[in-house]
Amino acid sequence: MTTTTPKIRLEGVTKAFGPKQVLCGIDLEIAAGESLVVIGGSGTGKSVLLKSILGLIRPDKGRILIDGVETSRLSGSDRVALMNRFGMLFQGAALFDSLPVWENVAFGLIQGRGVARKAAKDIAVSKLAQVGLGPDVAMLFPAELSGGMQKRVGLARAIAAEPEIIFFDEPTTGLDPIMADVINDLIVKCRRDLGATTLSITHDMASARKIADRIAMIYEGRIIWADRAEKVDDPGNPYVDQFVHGRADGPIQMQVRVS
Ligand SMILES: Nc1ncnc2c1ncn2[C@@H]1O[C@H](COP(=O)(O)OP(=O)(O)OP(=O)(O)O)[C@@H](O)[C@H]1O
Repeated sequence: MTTTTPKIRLEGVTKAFGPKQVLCGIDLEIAAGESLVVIGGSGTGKSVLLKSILGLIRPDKGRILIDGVETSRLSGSDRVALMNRFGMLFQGAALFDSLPVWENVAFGLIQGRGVARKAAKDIAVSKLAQVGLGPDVAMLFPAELSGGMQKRVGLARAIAAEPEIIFFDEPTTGLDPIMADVINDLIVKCRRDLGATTLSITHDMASARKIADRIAMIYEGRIIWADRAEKVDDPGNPYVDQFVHGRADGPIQMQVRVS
């Protein structure tokens, strides 16, 4: 029997902030080339999970393995080398306002990899083309772009260094449904072109259905369900069923404080 090492594997990852236990033992595997989407309600720990894998948060317990190598305690140049293998599309695109679009896309190439500015600009323009933005956009500043265009620029930046692993943090938040679908299509296309492994977090079910091979749901600090994306509409789990269909009634009780 052959066993394949998962690209990303989390074993019993826990994280608390003071008395608040956010992650209570996360076990998760993402195969090489797979697109996994983690869904879950607000404040359930999706961002903390993502930041833990990125090394921005140090888990209290557990292991995070990339290609079978434990990474959660890396620091210094080892951490930087690991980060260079990642691409990231942040919620809200997180562009530098003072830099033109091309320099935003090329930032990691110039600063992180020492690519010469001229070569980096050429790469940036070609990555912008991949996300449907012409060379004229390269010289604009982020403030001159619509939210959808900013997301495209963020996506171009995420793929600029052709990373093996890409993280998408709420990639469609704040976009109208049509632009959200355009971004979803681009995510699928870019991932296929690169053959990258991707982990996305979202509460947008349309996005999850479109970009996921597999969907996992986080609830009360644990992965309570994970299966192929097409199973999500008939998950056989009342928590997932309630979340996916957006029902107020069900086992998930929202804490609504009225003051
Ligand atoms: N640095 C921190 N210090 C203290 N508490 C934190 C910190 N980061 C996150 N938390 C807490 O951890 C919990 C989970 O937060 P997280 O941002 O991961 O939720 P989320 O599932 O991504 O939510 P949303 O979908 O609303 O973005 C929240 O209660 C939050 O207040």
